[in-house]
Amino acid sequence: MALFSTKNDESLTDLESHKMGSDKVSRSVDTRALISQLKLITSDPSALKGLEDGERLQLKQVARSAADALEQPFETMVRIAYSPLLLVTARIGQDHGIFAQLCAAAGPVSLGELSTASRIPADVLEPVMDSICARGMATRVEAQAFAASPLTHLLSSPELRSAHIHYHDSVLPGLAKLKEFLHNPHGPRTAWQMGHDTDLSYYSWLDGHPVQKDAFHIYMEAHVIGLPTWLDVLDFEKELAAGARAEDVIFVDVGGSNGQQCAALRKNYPGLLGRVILQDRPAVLKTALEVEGMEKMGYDYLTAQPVKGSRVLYFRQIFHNNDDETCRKILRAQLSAMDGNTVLVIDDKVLPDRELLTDSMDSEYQASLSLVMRTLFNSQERREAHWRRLVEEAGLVVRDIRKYTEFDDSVVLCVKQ
Ligand SMILES: C[S@@+](CC[C@H](N)C(=O)[O-])C[C@H]1O[C@@H](n2cnc3c(N)ncnc32)[C@H](O)[C@@H]1O
Repeated sequence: MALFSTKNDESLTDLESHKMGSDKVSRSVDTRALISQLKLITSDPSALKGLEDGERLQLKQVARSAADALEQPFETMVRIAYSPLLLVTARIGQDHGIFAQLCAAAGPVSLGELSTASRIPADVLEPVMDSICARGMATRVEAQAFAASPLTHLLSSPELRSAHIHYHDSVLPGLAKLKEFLHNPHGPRTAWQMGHDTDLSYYSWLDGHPVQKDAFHIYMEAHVIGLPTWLDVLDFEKELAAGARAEDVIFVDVGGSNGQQCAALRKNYPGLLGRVILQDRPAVLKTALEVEGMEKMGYDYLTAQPVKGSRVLYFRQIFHNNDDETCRKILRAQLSAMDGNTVLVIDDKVLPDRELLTDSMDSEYQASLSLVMRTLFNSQERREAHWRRLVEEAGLVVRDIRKYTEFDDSVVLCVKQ
C-alpha cells in the first residue's frame, strides 16, 4: 500500500508534497523551538490567559492545520476512520460513571475499582480506557491506574453530558444513515427516522424518551449561556411594544419550549405592559418554567395562529427544524393573526451569502449543524438570500436583519407584504 508506506520513502506522493508545503518552508522551521513553545501551552493553558479571542482562534486554527499537515497518510486515515469514537468513548465514560469516579477520587483509581463501579469487566474495560486516555479524556498514571485530566472534569459537567447524550443517543444513529438517505432525499423517511427505524418525528419520539428529552432541553439552554441574545440588538420596548396597554398581547413565543425567552423578556423589561404568551406542544408545556406574567397555550404551529394582533410573533430555532415547504406553511398560518403593528421575528442563523470561510472560527460548527438539521429534519441552516426568498413566498417581507453572535445567530424582522 504505497499510500501508507511513506516514512522512509525517498519520493513523496503528491498528497504528501501538498501537505508538507515547499522544502524551503520545512527547512526554515525551528522545530525544537516550535515544540517547546507548543509544550508551554499544553502544560499550562493559562500561560495564554488574556490573549485576545481572535488571536486565540487563529492560533488554534493554525495549530490544528499544522497537525494535519504533519500527518502521514496512514495517520490521516486513522484520524478520520476512528473519529466517531471520540463521541462514543466520551459517552461511555459519562454513562458508565467512569469520569465521575475519576473526578471524585483523591488519587489514582485502579482498573479493578473502575471495573467494579462501571460494571464493565476489567479485560473489556482496559481497551476502553486506552481509547479514553489516547484522547486525553483521562490519564493513565500507572500500568493499571488512572486519574482525571482537565478534560475528565469538563466532560462530567451536566452541560457537556447533556450535549453528548443528545448527539450520541439521538443524532448519531441518524448521521450513520445520512449517506444512504442522500441517495433519495425526497423519500418518505429522514435519515434520523431511518437510523431509529421509526416513522415518528424527532419531537414526538422525544416524548417517549425522557432521558434524551431532558438532555436536549438542557443542551438547548446551555449551549447559548454567555452568548449575546436577540434582546441585545433591539430595544423591545421602544421598537416593538411602544404604546402597548396591559390587555394587548406584546409577545408570543411560538415553539418556545420551556419559556426561557419569555422569562428573559420579563427580566429585561420588568415594567413592560402587555401579555406574554408561551406556545408549544402540550406535552412540552407540562414541564415548562413558571414565569410571572407568562401565559401558556398549547398550539400546533401548522394550524392558524389563534392569538390575533400580537406585537411580536417570535420563532427561535424553529425554521431550521423544517424544510422550505413546511416553513412556508408555518408562516402562512400566522398571516391572518398579524395586523399592521405585528412583527414576525425569526431567530435563527443567517449565514452569509458568500461561502463560509474555511479558516473562520464558525465554519466547522455552522456546516456541521446544517448537516445535523438535514439528518433530523431534512432541513438546513439558511443563507440570507434564502431567508428573503422564503419569507416573500409566504406573503411577508424582511424589514431588517440583525446579527447578534459571531456564529451568525440573527433575528429576521418580517412584516406582512
Ligand atoms: C429546537 S426547539 C426550539 C425551542 C425554543 N424556541 C428555543 O429556542 O429554545 C423546537 C421547539 O418546537 C416545538 N415544536 C415542534 N413541533 C411543533 C409544532 N407542530 N407546534 C408547536 N411547537 C412545536 C418543540 O416542542 C420544541 O420546543
